[in-house]
Amino acid sequence: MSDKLKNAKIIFVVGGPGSGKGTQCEKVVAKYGYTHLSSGDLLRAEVASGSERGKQLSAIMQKGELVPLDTVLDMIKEAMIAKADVSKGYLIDGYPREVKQGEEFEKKIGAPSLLLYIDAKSETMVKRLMKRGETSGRADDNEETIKKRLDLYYKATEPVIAFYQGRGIVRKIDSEGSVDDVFSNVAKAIDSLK
Ligand SMILES: Nc1ccn([C@@H]2O[C@H](COP(=O)(O)OP(=O)(O)OP(=O)(O)O)[C@@H](O)[C@H]2O)c(=O)n1
Ligand SMILES: Nc1nc2c(ncn2[C@@H]2O[C@H](COP(=O)(O)OP(=O)(O)O)[C@@H](O)[C@H]2O)c(=O)[nH]1
Ligand SMILES: [Mg+2]
Repeated sequence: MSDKLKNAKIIFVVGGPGSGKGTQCEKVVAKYGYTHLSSGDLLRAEVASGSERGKQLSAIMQKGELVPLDTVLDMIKEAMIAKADVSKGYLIDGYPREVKQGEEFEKKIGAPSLLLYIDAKSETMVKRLMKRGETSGRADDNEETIKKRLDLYYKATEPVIAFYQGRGIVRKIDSEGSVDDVFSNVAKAIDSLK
């Protein structure tokens, strides 16, 4: 089955909560026709389905903790295979969250050719998330859970960036500016792939 993904172009999009990963991914889809898979969105879809598994996930996400690695990875892989015949490449948004997630992804799917590191200050991320929380309806866009998500990001996810820096595939994108300014740097990073 995973043969279908053997030559897939894979881009990891990593950054703190509220750094702007989802916003930039949408723009990449519009310009490059890549397939955008947000691990958080996949999990929220499972929660919305009302399944037993969704109920367990919901409790973990509300606390800002990480759901079991295999759950997310299986969902991502399934979604990738579903698009394999039409996809020009994949943006894997919000994954890996910890080094182990990256290692398992590579074992089961393949290696990324680029890691886009979307970087914003923690004050900026908190501000954006509080604003998003006014309309997102997300159970985790509240002050208490935002703090936990940020802590976990610095503790578990930043080491992911260091891990891939060692391979020379990290492009750090300053995400403090306007959406369009940030995107012009994202586009440069993607163009450098070809
Ligand atoms: N690989 C992943 C991705 C997400 N989650 C869970 O899903 C929640 C929401 O994920 P996501 O939407 O990616 O959240 P953030 O990056 O925190 O926020 P954003 O949408 O702002 O990127 C996380 O807090 C976590 O509980 C997880 O456990 N493992
Ligand atoms: N000013 C500014 N706001 C942004 C930028 N990118 C995202 N936002 C806002 O920040 C919030 C979080 O963005 P989102 O893409 O959901 O971030 P994610 O959590 O990393 O997926 C959203 O409400 C966006 O409108 C940016 O480059 N500049
Ligand atoms: Mg997002």
